[in-house]
Amino acid sequence: MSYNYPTRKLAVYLSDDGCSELTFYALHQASQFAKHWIPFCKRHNIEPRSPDAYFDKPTARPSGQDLLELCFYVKKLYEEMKSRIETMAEKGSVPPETRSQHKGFLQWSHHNNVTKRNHQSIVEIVIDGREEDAVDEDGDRLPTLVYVAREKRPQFHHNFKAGAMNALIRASTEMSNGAVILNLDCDMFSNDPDAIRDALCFFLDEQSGHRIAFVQHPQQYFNVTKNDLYGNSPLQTDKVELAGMGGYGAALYIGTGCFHRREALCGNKYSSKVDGQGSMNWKSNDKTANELEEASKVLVSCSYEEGTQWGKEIGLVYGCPVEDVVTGMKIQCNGWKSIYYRPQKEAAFLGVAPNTLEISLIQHKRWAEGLFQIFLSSYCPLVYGHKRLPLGAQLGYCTYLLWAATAFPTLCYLVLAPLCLLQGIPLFPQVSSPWFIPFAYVYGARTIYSLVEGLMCGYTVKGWWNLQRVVLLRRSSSYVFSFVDTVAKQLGLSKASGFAVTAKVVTEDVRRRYEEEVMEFGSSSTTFIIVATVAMVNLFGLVGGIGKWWWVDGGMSLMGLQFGLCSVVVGLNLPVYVALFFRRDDGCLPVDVMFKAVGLASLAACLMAI
Ligand SMILES: O=c1ccn([C@@H]2O[C@H](COP(=O)(O)OP(=O)(O)O[C@H]3O[C@H](CO)[C@@H](O)[C@H](O)[C@H]3O)[C@@H](O)[C@H]2O)c(=O)[nH]1
Ligand SMILES: [Mn+2]
Repeated sequence: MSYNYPTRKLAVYLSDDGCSELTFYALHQASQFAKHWIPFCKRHNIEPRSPDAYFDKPTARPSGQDLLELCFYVKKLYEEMKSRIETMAEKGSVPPETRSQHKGFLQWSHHNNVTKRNHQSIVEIVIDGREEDAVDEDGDRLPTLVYVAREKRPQFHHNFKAGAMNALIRASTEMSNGAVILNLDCDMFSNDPDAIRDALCFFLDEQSGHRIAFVQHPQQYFNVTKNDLYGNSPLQTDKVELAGMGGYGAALYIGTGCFHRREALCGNKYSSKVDGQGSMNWKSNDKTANELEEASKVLVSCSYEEGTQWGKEIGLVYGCPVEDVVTGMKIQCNGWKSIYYRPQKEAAFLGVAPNTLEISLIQHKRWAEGLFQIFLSSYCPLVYGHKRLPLGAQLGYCTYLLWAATAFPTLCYLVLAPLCLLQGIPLFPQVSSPWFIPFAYVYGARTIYSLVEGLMCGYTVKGWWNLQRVVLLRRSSSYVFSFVDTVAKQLGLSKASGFAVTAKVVTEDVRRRYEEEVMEFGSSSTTFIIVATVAMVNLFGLVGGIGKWWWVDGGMSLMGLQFGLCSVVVGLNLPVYVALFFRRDDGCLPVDVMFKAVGLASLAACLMAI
């Protein structure tokens, strides 16, 4: 709401898929606080414009006595608001005297019987920017602010985030119909008040602006630690790969931090005849707030989409857990171009990165599954994108869509190599053979290239090493599940899996370990049993292999590459061994995982011996 942008041309829509009156309460509170916060920010160039992020910054103290006092005053207001919201959340419901503050609370009254999965459409204009009294402390106009909870009924599929986005697109078309839509996830904040203006430069460019469908910023996080233990922020992906895709005019749409041209998002094909700038006008609306709310409620109802092209040709595409990537590609195949924009100055948007291994692996399972699903569907870039996307962009898409397919080759290296080492079966040429050279070259060159690239992009050596580990863990667990689930679904053996929401709240203990970069396990899930078993197989392979071959003439040379490979895997897995055998905190691997892993690894070794 406090962007450096004319507020009369700004409308903010909040989608609440949880349909909670507590969220509505928080939004209503925020709309009151905005009257103090927006003028404070704009007058004194306060950044970032998220009050929470700003007051959290230890350096966030403006200079000058007057300003300092004002800052403390605003901070006090903010903290009071925060504590009111927290108290309300603890209570679990909004008391009658508070409900009378806004007519919107009536939506949650008893006779409506609102539950998370079963409720009517709710659209409440919290601030109507056209109203005389919608002004801040300074008397400047406030942007429009709207709460939307689309209708949910058990008999209708809600299509997760894509469904929520499409409902928002329709509601906003009715109300403000802005030509450009910025879409942000609930776990993000805006870090640069000029981001809107910057993005508009692309859309309004006289030469090529008319062809731009969206401007995508990279996903950046405010809670990434120095060595990025879970590889959440892969700098070379952001700085090299995604930028490369952008070079083809085919930047990936990654769901958040993205400015869309409404027209392109609504399924229109690019046509050079249409003057792209003409549609950049704000909708002037003579309907009353009440009329707008009622009209929008119909648009966000369950049955509205029946028999329409929504989710197919219009809006975000349904049926895929990575609705974003497939939607972006579809838009590009409609003739539009997209921009990947990673400003040098600072991240425009910051989000919350997963801070436990499990959350991160679940997120990757969803991604790899959704991406692989696209590859196997009619949207496969090599088919759907044929003649519509440059070949480089098609292949670029495939490197992501095929994440899941890397699972089995990786598992072969991770399991077969150490087991064969233990049995004395050489898999690669021996060190003294000339055939050793190509193998060693590919491995060595790839490793050095990736390290140098990582360092050039700003990784620490440890950060790069951590990324190698996480990639290994993802490929040997998340991606295996993704692969199996996707194939099972294609064969009709299982139902479509949905959108597993990324957990956002963790305990204080877990947060501390995350900040100290200590790997968090703490559960006996199948994922961790696989992770621990793979680690144990490699430990057995390495120790057993050395025990067996050290003494034999030429043994080490015969198995040279396997030894090398096994040592690297053992090295990467050090945190897993520590969590298995040495740690006693809540984040360690539980004893039953240890027994299962040791048991399974021994079993594999015995089977191999037979
Ligand atoms: O039924 C749902 C499920 C999710 N969401 C929203 O979707 C967003 C992303 O969900 P989150 O759980 O934070 O998932 P992430 O793994 O962080 O999401 C990444 O990956 C998704 C695709 O898998 C993209 O849509 C996201 O933009 C991208 O940040 C959040 O704002 C949610 O509120 C809904 O509105 N309704
Ligand atoms: Mn998220």
